[in-house]
Amino acid sequence: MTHQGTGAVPLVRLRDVTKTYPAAKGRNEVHAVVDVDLDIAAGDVQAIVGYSGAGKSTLVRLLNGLEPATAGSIQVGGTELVGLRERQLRPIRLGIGMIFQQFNLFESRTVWGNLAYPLQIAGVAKAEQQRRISELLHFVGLPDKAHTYPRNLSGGQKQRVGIARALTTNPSLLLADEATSALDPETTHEVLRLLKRVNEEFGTTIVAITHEMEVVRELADHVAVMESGRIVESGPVYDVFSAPQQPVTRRFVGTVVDDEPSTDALAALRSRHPGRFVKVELREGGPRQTDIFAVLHERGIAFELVFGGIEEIQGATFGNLTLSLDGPATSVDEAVRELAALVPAKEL
Ligand SMILES: Nc1ncnc2c1ncn2[C@@H]1O[C@H](COP(=O)(O)OP(=O)(O)OP(=O)(O)O)[C@@H](O)[C@H]1O
Repeated sequence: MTHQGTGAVPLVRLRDVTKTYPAAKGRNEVHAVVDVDLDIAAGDVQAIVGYSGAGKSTLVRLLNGLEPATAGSIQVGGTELVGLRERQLRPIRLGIGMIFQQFNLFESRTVWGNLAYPLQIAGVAKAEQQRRISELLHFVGLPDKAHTYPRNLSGGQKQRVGIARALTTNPSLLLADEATSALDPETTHEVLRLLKRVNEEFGTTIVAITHEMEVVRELADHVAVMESGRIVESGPVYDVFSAPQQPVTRRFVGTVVDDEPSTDALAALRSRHPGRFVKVELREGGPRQTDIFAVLHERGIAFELVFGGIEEIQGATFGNLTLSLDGPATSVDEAVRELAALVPAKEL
């Protein structure tokens, strides 16, 4: 199964990628990444979600050549990484930026020193270093922090420095490994906005590893869900959020989008609402709320929204609405049938 991004030539192309760690004493070998196929188009933001141990970080280390794959093909910008020696990987890594959950800044260097480091390694002339660092500090909104040490910065400011440092060498690919997981929601939002600007203004392709669906919703174009080393589901964020297929995907999506009330929630709702409960699904381009309400109105059925609502993702809307319907039994029966002919609908 190939997980296709948008656009013709993918910047990242993974085929049958497998990483197996050899057995430690008294233990089995670990299948950290298993048969992964994934295409990521240039300019795309690809999220990779999964619970702890799913293989996300291993996949990132394979992508920047920090670890060799056991089998398969990993192409970045048309270059095959599998089989390359360390010396051959080095110039490729210059085109790949990386940001981390714990920021990984040099504590003994100022902000300026942190940004200068990759430029020094790359042998960039002093004047060009200064121009680039100043430009990036302005871009991330920290021009006045050049001479500050990391210990005197907030978490959000540290990650801004991390992002600026990752951008110094103009990477075409930015890998973000749980980049906002150590931040509070407000700061997370600011850092995600900054990453979105990086993507939009520089055209940088971003691969964001996360276990937070809020990050996927705010930042990503495409999402791949990993479980036990495999990609079990992937696609455009709207498609995956509006119609999750796998149980693990439904659990992740359920953390940010209401689908239908749980058994307990349903019991509580029934104790407060005497009507019959119907769940209807609305999708972009399909019948709208007004069409649903018109059916109920025509049959003289009183209704109330008791669970769920309308979501907007990537500029498109969808909704999972649970309605309580009050009216004569035959009218409600007919209305439910008519609704089910219009949209996915079921009585709960
Ligand atoms: N260097 C290693 N040696 C042996 N096993 C490893 C190594 N690195 C990772 N693993 C194992 O590979 C599997 C995948 O780990 P990985 O860190 O990629 O998952 P993850 O989805 O990133 O989870 P987390 O968010 O907790 O880091 C786990 O079972 C882990 O214990």
